[in-house]
Amino acid sequence: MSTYKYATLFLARNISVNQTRTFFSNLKCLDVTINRENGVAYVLMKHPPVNTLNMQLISELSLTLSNLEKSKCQGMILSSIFDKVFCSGLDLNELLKPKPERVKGYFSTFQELVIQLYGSSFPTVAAMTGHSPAGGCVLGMCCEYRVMKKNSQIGIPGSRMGIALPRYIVNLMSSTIGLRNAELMLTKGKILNTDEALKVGLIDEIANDRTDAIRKAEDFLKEYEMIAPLARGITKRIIRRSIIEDVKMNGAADLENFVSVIMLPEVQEKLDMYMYNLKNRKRD
Ligand SMILES: CCCCC/C=C\C/C=C\C/C=C/C(=O)SCCNC(=O)CCNC(=O)[C@H](O)C(C)(C)COP(=O)(O)OP(=O)(O)OC[C@H]1O[C@@H](n2cnc3c(N)ncnc32)[C@H](O)[C@@H]1OP(=O)(O)O
Repeated sequence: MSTYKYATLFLARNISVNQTRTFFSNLKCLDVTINRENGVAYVLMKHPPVNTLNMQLISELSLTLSNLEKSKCQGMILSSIFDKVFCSGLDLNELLKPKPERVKGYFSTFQELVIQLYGSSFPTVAAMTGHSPAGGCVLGMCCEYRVMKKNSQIGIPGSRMGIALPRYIVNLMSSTIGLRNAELMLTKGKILNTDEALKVGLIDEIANDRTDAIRKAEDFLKEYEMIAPLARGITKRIIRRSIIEDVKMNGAADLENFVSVIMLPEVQEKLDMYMYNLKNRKRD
């Protein structure tokens, strides 16, 4: 990120650049900085144009989470440097006309990232600076708290594409918004606007802009400053154990099933059409 962008991000929140340190300098798709005073890590996705989760971004997120665990960070804000998009989800090019082994490897890496983020010991907040479709929504749901910029959209359109969702995604959605709402939302492949997402509990707060989103994320983390990290972490793991155990038990079979659905000619046809429409739609 340019010095100018750092300055606007941090000065807007009264944090000087000197109070932060760059955690990794060799990442291509992420900026990771830690506030020295409170130990909060800012993990900003910066994979242009819309933070599509290609292998590189997924791998860098995974590496960063491992390192943050080791560094005993006090909390993490996952966000994006882009004002319109938090994360556009998985790379559709990986789903189109894929080789089975390649797509299996890709989804398996994503599944591991999901479990790593969901099971992290430190508190996590998603400061969603804009749209968060599918994989973007999943990243958000893995965090403990979600702030989303107004006028954004969030949801998982799998059903509309003829794709049965992996179990862990259904479970994540159910644990976030409850079984009834998850059933209605996922079976219809519904995409929600910010107000609808707040109403159903898919997000916790609405922000005016990215600075406000980061500030609200920081406020959430501040509430943990007086809570013992070990007790907090253990409690979180207990609450999250059943989904993690379920992936350990059923993740491999789930993946096989998912890949065979993705390979179906009728699903490929829909994905092809979806990609065509995405590339040729009128931009707002
Ligand atoms: C549709 C399949 C859903 C399947 C869900 C099924 C199973 C669940 C299993 C796992 C969970 C996750 C799955 C996924 O994440 S699949 C990916 C789903 N993501 C999307 O459908 C998002 C599509 N993108 C958008 O809606 C828009 O791009 C945006 C994010 C709202 C941003 O709009 P904006 O106008 O700002 O940008 P552009 O649309 O012009 O995009 C710029 C550029 O990027 C390309 N692009 C966008 N998203 C993706 C993507 N996910 N994969 C690959 N490429 C993407 C877009 O085509 C443009 O390219 P161009 O060459 O035209 O510049």
